[in-house]
Amino acid sequence: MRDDTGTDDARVRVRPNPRGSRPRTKHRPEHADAVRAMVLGVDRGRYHLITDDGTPVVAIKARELGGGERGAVVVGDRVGVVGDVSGQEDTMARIVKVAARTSVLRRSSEDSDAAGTEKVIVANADQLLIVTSVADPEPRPRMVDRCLVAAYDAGMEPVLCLTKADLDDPGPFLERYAALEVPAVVTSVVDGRVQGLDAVRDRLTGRTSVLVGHSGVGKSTLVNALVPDAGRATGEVNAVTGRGRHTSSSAVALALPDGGWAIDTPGVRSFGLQHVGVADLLAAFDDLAAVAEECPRGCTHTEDAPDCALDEWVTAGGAGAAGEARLASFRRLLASRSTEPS
Ligand SMILES: Nc1nc2c(ncn2[C@@H]2O[C@H](COP(=O)(O)OP(=O)(O)OP(=O)(O)O)[C@@H](O)[C@H]2O)c(=O)[nH]1
Ligand SMILES: [Zn+2]
Repeated sequence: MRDDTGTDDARVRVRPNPRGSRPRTKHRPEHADAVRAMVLGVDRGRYHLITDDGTPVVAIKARELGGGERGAVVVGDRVGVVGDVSGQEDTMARIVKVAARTSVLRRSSEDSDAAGTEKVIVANADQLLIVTSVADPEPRPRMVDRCLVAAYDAGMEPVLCLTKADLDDPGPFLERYAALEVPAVVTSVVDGRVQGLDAVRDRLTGRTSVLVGHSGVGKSTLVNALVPDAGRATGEVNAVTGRGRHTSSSAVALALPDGGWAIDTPGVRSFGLQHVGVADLLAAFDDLAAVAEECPRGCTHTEDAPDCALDEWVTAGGAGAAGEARLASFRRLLASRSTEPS
């Protein structure tokens, strides 16, 4: 169609439309027909989804979503897909929308990536299950502290899962987290069967939980006990990726039998915490945050911070008998942001 110049005079010329002056929506489908789905796994540009009616679909990301971290679509994301959403073999749908996230779990980049960059690994999870063995390998308190900070920063509730309680008493390690009131579940393996599973299931059912843990702590054992066909589910992703499960660092969401999701994170060894500010962590502790309003401007709330209101509050007994331990634990978490993960 020719542009209407409003005149028949052939000498009047229409200048080309300057770039971007057109209303883009006019030329872009509204995607009102997009099907809602959740991202279960991501592998080399292929997104493994499950639609709200339960159909597994493979999709690519529409270019309009943009690239880089800003346009990233991650496990747990709620998305809108168009195109072939039949789920048939060799079909490919297209992700055109990503819903606002309720939580964002980040980690430090891999060694091969640019140092210091943060990546979102999981969206919309509400719980972080920090799996640690009581022994073999020994628990790593600093790593656990860093996981706690990552959870609080992400807006997720942390839960400690102490495995291998058949090897040693989990009590002393759990004592370290008592003042923070971190919920804990304890498991063991006796005669080849995982004990303590019911408490873990109670914690996870109906929620979306990310499981993190160092190699050898028994995370796979736990996942396999919780999700009987987990091996098959992760195997399917493997069949697509051709990569071994243990060398892959991508997260995979597994449906729990009684509802909810367990998101396994093979290869996630550390969380980058450089982006976590004092206020971010403080926000997770209502009582401390309220008291800290009285702190001098710019207070770091560390032990050596002059006139930190948190000290006064504890000394005055405002936090009760456990107040001192709670403040000390909070400060330990604050400090863990800047120590090397180990
Ligand atoms: N004694 C004891 N051994 C356990 C328990 N849970 C797991 N194990 C053993 O610990 C070893 C490591 O378990 P995995 O489940 O493979 O550990 P993982 O955390 O998945 O480690 P990677 O597979 O390396 O990521 C295996 O030999 C398990 O049989 C437990 O509760 N008690
Ligand atoms: Zn302070």
